[in-house]
Amino acid sequence: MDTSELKAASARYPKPPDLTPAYGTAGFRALADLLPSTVFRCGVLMVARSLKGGGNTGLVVTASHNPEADNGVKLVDPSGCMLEQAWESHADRLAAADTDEVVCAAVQELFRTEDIPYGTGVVMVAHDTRPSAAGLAAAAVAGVIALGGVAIPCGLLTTPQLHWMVRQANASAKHDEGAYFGALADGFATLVGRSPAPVQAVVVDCANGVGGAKLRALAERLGPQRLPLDVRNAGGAACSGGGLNDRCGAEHVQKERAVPIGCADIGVGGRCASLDGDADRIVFWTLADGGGMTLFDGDRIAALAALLVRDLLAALPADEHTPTVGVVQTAYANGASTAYLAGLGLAVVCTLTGVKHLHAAAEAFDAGIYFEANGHGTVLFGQRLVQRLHELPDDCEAARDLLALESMVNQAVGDALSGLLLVEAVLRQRGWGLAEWGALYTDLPSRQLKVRVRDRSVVRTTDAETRTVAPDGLQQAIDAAVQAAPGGRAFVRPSGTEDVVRVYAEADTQPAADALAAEVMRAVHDLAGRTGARP
Ligand SMILES: CC(=O)N[C@H]1[C@@H](OP(=O)(O)O)O[C@H](CO)[C@@H](O)[C@@H]1O
Ligand SMILES: [Mg+2]
Repeated sequence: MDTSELKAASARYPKPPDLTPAYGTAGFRALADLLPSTVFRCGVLMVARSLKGGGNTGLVVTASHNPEADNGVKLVDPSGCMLEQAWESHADRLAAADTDEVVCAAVQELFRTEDIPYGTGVVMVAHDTRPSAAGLAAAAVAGVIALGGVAIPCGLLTTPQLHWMVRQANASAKHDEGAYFGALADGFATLVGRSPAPVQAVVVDCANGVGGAKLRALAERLGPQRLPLDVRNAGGAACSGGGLNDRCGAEHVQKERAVPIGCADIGVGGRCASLDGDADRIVFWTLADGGGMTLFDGDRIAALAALLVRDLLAALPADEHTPTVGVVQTAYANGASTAYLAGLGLAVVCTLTGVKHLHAAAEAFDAGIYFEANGHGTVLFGQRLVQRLHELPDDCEAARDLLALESMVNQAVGDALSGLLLVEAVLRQRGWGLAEWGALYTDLPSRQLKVRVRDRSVVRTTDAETRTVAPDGLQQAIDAAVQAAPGGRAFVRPSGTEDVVRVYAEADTQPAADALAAEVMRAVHDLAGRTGARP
């Protein structure tokens, strides 16, 4: 393999000497200024992945919910899903190479160990709205070209749009943006076909990110009669003064339980939703009587999806194979949601944090519903079920609705825009408002906190991240704190997207959940390498 071109191109994207990037929960993330070498090398990697997988791959420059000064890269496999986990170590090795020679050696080693055929790989490259995004996307394209690949510049897209486009392209299906909006809008139109028109617009806070412009385009496609949307924090000149993810967006609303900026005029009971910075997450919220916010998180979206799928499958004509339905969550799922879903008679599975884990677990079912509590998720339909639905007669309404759902709900990855339509379709079909949705179950009071430590990797976990095995004494301290809290549950894990250790606590009352989270946070601070004053 002649690597002279690669070496010369790599020299134009030198790695900062102290940087050792790590592929985290959803790809690489760091301060944008540090990232050109990482993104260039990801471009190289995705050519190799394209050659290995025999189809287009994808690369989107985004740091999702992180602050505007950060950036990152998410990588898309030929299936349209996230990069196969076995390749994360290849990504790490390439990103960490200290010299251009080591970059070339790592690429040669990759081709050898993975037995990759030579040829022209194709990588679809997109980016979000960060000021650093276009420059980093150019670095990715340079990486693709350096390995003799073809880069298809896709411009400004949400992360799920790019995943969808890669999946469609490799199925030789229409994969332009118009086809994407058409799939979502047409699926929604079918699902709400006979349901009465909405009485209330949905206010959508778009985190001042890429979701703003894309949601406006979707809203136009849907038409205000079908779904009136009031798009806020859409970024650009008309935004409310905040930057990307700054006091707005799904992460802010879910973690801080605080009303986003630009939404101060919302009255009690208004139906609101918030997207995150790359529009792969959505949570709903409303203002409660007497102040405070009521959050409708990913767990609640999963509950609506589960009801819809369960009822539609039950309405299909009997078949010798009864379709399996499962719901996949993480340890962050509220305990009350897990109990509710199990009570519906559905299989409920708990995986590690990160959509790559949930997606893989959901694929084990004919209909697999997965949502992280933060609102990242989708509903997957297995091939066998989809084929059967196509074979059923046209007048089978349940089959028609399930196929509409399969088209509307992104099959490649969690997607805030399809999540919005999913919730609205189920509420509309059932004639429900937020009150009925909220009444499905009562959340256990919970609290999430972050602790900064010197090196978050000293915290190691087991049992789907619900227990720690290091540092010494931490789990015992958590156990003691949990025992003292009525109805207590708590766990900690190092974040894979931010330089923090995350703390989660649940208890019978909000003060008890807050106290438990604070107690566990102090234990992390004391035992996992303190920085700063004791919290
Ligand atoms: C508690 C939490 O919300 N964690 C998020 C967050 O990962 P961390 O590894 O916890 O930073 O970002 C991921 C990517 O968006 C998302 O998949 C995950 O659920
Ligand atoms: Mg995101």
